[in-house]
Amino acid sequence: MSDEWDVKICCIGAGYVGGPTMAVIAKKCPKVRVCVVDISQKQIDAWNSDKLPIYEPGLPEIVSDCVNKNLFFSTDVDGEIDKADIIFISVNTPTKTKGIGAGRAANIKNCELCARQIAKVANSSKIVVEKSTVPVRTAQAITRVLKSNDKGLDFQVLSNPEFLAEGTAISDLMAPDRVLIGGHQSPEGLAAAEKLVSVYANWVPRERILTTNLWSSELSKLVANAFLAQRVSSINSISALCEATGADVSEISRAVGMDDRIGKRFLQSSVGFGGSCFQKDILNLVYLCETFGLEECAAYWNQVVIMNDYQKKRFSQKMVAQMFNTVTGKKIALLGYAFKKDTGDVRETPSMFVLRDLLEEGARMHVYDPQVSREDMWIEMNYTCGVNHDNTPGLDESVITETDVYAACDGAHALAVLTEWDEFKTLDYERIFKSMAKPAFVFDGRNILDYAKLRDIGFEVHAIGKPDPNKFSDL
Ligand SMILES: NC(=O)C1=CN([C@@H]2O[C@H](COP(=O)(O)OP(=O)(O)OC[C@H]3O[C@@H](n4cnc5c(N)ncnc54)[C@H](O)[C@@H]3O)[C@@H](O)[C@H]2O)C=CC1
Ligand SMILES: O=C(O)[C@H]1O[C@H](OP(=O)(O)OP(=O)(O)OC[C@H]2O[C@@H](n3ccc(=O)[nH]c3=O)[C@H](O)[C@@H]2O)[C@H](O)[C@@H](O)[C@@H]1O
Repeated sequence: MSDEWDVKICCIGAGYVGGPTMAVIAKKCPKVRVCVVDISQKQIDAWNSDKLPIYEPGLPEIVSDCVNKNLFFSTDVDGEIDKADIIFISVNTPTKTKGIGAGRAANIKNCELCARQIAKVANSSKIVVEKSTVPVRTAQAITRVLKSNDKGLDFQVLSNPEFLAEGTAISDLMAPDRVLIGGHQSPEGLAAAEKLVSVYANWVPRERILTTNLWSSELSKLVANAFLAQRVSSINSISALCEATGADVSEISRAVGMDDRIGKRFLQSSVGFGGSCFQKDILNLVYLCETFGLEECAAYWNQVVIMNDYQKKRFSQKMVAQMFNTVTGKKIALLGYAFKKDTGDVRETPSMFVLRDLLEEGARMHVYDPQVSREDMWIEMNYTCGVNHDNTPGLDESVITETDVYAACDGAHALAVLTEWDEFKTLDYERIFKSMAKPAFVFDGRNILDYAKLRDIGFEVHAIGKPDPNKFSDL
């Protein structure tokens, strides 16, 4: 049976990266057998059901096309490791919460555990691919763990970081800007890299498949995320200056971005960036710089995170200030809880920080998001903010999660748009205005609404980096 396959792939980690990445490999390479394994039975059961564990446009169609043909999801980690020619490690690498480097260094314990498991259960030589985002030189540790097997097996370690963005994962994977593969520059290392190249070459043009040394590949991933996040923090710093001067941040993004050297993408000012990776990866970079005694470099990149924290805080403080310096007892509707549209992921979502701040001010919060469950909201709030609704009296009742956006806004003093879901652009704002307490405030943390129309209806509107007509009469 196994002879019918050109290559057998095992991916350890069935999360936001492992699932979609392997689904697309399976779809594009019918002669490759792909099995995604995980220690979480719940996660694997969900992949094998009609309700996938993650929301990602286009993903269900691909999974249902391939599952149980050349795509499999299993908890048989050992058995699938042993069967595979190529093993991807796609496990989570969160920021350390304790010990040396706590709050900055990435924890690669899951990657090391995978390497130990591979060394223990493999009975033939394998190519082991780091798909997880890791500190530069992690492949050295992985190689040492693998090579310490006493079975005389050869393991070639490659770095193949993933650049997909959530919400657009499928189109990113189908047509990537580039695929990056780093390997040892030995004949065996180059041959292993070529084997992985030949998998991607089933659908990615050769000129977009970049091969480098291992350390360049590992570090490029951190640098790519740091550069992207830096652009968001840069434009967000300018949004504060816009609000003080009457300039409009969208006009600035357009004017600046039309310079080809700068480029127009990632200049959308917002309540701040979220997601599981930007902050984690920059802090990882900061920690690496510090480790090598490069204090100035560390401080430079750390400022991107400081600016992001400032932007989130600035938003909630502005809400309170505009609402007569108190929100105590007031109902406030938060529209959107995911860290961006088209995902249900809430890790490090800016919405959570605004929710936390307004709860501290005594507001009654009503949260609406089309893809986020109440359970996920509390899990992330507990993990990241240390706020636990189970042991904080009154907290559970202070946050209502709504399934109807109009109910969320009914009787509210303010609504705040915190995720740029398309449906928020076309709500019946006349109806919402009528149902709200007056004056009715709108705070747009994503700059997606039609302010002229909202002001005509009667709303008081505040947005990021947008001039306030009550403050500037010369607009
Ligand atoms: N989420 C994203 O959009 C992107 C994430 N990345 C990187 O990819 C890596 C994975 O991220 P996500 O997929 O978001 O994480 P995730 O948390 O969604 O999934 C990781 C999975 O690995 C499993 N796992 C952990 N240790 C394991 C072990 N020893 N054996 C078997 N399974 C194990 C967990 O149960 C979990 O299901 C991280 O390093 C992240 O930085 C890179 C690009 C994009
Ligand atoms: O390593 C990762 O995890 C991934 O991180 C990001 O992808 P992702 O976090 O899924 O989403 P982005 O589209 O980058 O958005 C990140 C955050 O920045 C915010 N953002 C983005 C762009 C922008 O102009 N303004 C802005 O505020 C988004 O709303 C979101 O909160 C990168 O874009 C991916 O290339 C990378 O693979």
